[in-house]
Amino acid sequence: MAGRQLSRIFAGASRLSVQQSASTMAIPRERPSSPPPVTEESGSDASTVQVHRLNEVVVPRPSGSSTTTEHAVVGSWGICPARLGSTTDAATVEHDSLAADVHVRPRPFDEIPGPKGWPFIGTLGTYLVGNGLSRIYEHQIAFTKQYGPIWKERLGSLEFVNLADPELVAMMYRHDNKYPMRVDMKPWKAYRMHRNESLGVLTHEGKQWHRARHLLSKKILPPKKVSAYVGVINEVIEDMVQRLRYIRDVTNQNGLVPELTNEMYKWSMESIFKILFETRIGCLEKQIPTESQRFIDSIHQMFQSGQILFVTSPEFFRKYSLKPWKDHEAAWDYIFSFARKAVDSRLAEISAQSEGEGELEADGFLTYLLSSKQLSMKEIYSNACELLLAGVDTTSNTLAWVLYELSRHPEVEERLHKEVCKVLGTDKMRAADTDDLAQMPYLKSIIKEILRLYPVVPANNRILEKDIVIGGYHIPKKTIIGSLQYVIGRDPKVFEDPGSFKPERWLRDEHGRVRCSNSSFASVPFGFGPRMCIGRRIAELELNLALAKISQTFKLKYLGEGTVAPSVQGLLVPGGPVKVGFADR
Ligand code: HEM
Repeated sequence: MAGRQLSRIFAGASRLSVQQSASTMAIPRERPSSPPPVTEESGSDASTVQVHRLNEVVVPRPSGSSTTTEHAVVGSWGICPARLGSTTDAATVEHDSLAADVHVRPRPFDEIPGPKGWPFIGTLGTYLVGNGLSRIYEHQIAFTKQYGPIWKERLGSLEFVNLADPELVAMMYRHDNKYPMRVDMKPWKAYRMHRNESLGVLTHEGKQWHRARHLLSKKILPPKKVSAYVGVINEVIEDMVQRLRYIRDVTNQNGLVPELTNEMYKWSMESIFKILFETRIGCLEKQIPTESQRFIDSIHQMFQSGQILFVTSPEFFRKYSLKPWKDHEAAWDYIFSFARKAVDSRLAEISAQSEGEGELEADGFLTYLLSSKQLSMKEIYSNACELLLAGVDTTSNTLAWVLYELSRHPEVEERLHKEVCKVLGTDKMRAADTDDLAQMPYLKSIIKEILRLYPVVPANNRILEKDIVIGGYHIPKKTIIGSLQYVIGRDPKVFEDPGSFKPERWLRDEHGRVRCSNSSFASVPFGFGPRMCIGRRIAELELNLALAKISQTFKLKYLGEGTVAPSVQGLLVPGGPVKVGFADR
């Protein structure tokens, strides 16, 4: 599966565990169910929370790890609340309820508890034993139970402070830099440097990141802009459904579609390619074109070879021309050449159209980038590649998990089907649009529930430019702070009956509130703030439309034996075959 290392991309190191949530963290007030909405202009979340009284923002210490101090001051560490923007209810409630005991000093960084790990490699050694990194969350469960909701570890050459409580995660995001930073993606950067290619929105930092982000997000983040892709997305979904039928019929085994996660991969690749490059690449055809297959293989190879390079030194492997580097470089070469070809051919079309040979379709993403003339061609190639890489495994694995859980929960499937039929009627060929989706709260709650149980990016991270106090501990600037999404999503103190698939927990009550958790940061699968997932709206639209179509078309049946455990392959993916039967409705 391509995407082996996406949690390094997004998450640095995915620290998965079921945490012991500090009871002192729980804020027994109602909050909005999700973080503040994305603003159309900036395309970023209003992640921005005003802290009312400097030096009065206090953070309770984790329970069980303290014998003395209960709170620590945030403002006194020089975080400037003024730049954090507008107030949200959630934030006001939180800070007001925590404001107390502002004179207590935070405990030093060294006192943050955590596993000692092995000499030189730290906890990497622990994770490499047995099931290895793929079951990292089991270790994380143990560590969080042992050390509480904030703990630190050394992973190879990197030191992480891990947060396993929604309110601590909120602290991290709310004190984000103006230009937020995640942990560095060394091999990707090394390739660009040696091939004299540009960085993109995933890899850039600072003002350059902001410039690219601003431009790209205008076209793929505001809901109105995103709804323009409905037609394209539905076209690809229709082909995906046809392909599932074809494979099912050829296989002729109780409706089984073998290698379902791989089929989902082909769907999301085709979909994102069409959205971004305005071109179809044939991933859903009966026979995939050789070039497209090679492109898919190169993405696999790039992630796979990148694994060792991420935790060591790409320069060392490059210097001695070792296999991981050679594979990595060759994979990137093909990815870039494939993307470059797609961009260049679209550019040629645009030139032809603007010279009167046709009408210019200015609506497409690539056309917008090319005609904006704000990025160099190299920047366009690299951004196109990065969006593509980030946009394939994420949606494909999420939809695979959706099919898995739906096939195991016929009552959920039926309720969904009723909702879809109510909105779309009985004409199975009628494709949903954004207005239809707005009337399908249950459908959306299924996606939310899947991302709570199986956050495809199981941990995110930030590197702050200023010292901060979180959980009562002083955390120096430049520390890598990890937020453990998976852990929080499975915590019984945060979600009732957290191991069960219950989409209805996300439905709003008559007051428009979601009551399944007392924190708006309990589930933030797309990250948060100005650097949150730029593809979030696209991903949600793809997933919602795909789910509506699948519900119209198929009745699912689970054909597997037992459950499928998650596996961390960079991203959180199904750890075994997802065996689902597809019967026509
Ligand atoms: C279920 C689907 C997806 C999930 C759960 C997801 C999750 C995430 C997360 C957690 C981050 C890090 C955000 C942060 O640091 O706060 C991220 C970043 C990013 N995602 Fe997604 N993602 C998904 C789909 C997509 C899609 C479809 C695209 C492309 C259209 C995409 C493109 C990106 C890019 C380019 C970034 C880096 C943004 C930046 O650094 O400014 N993602 N994603």
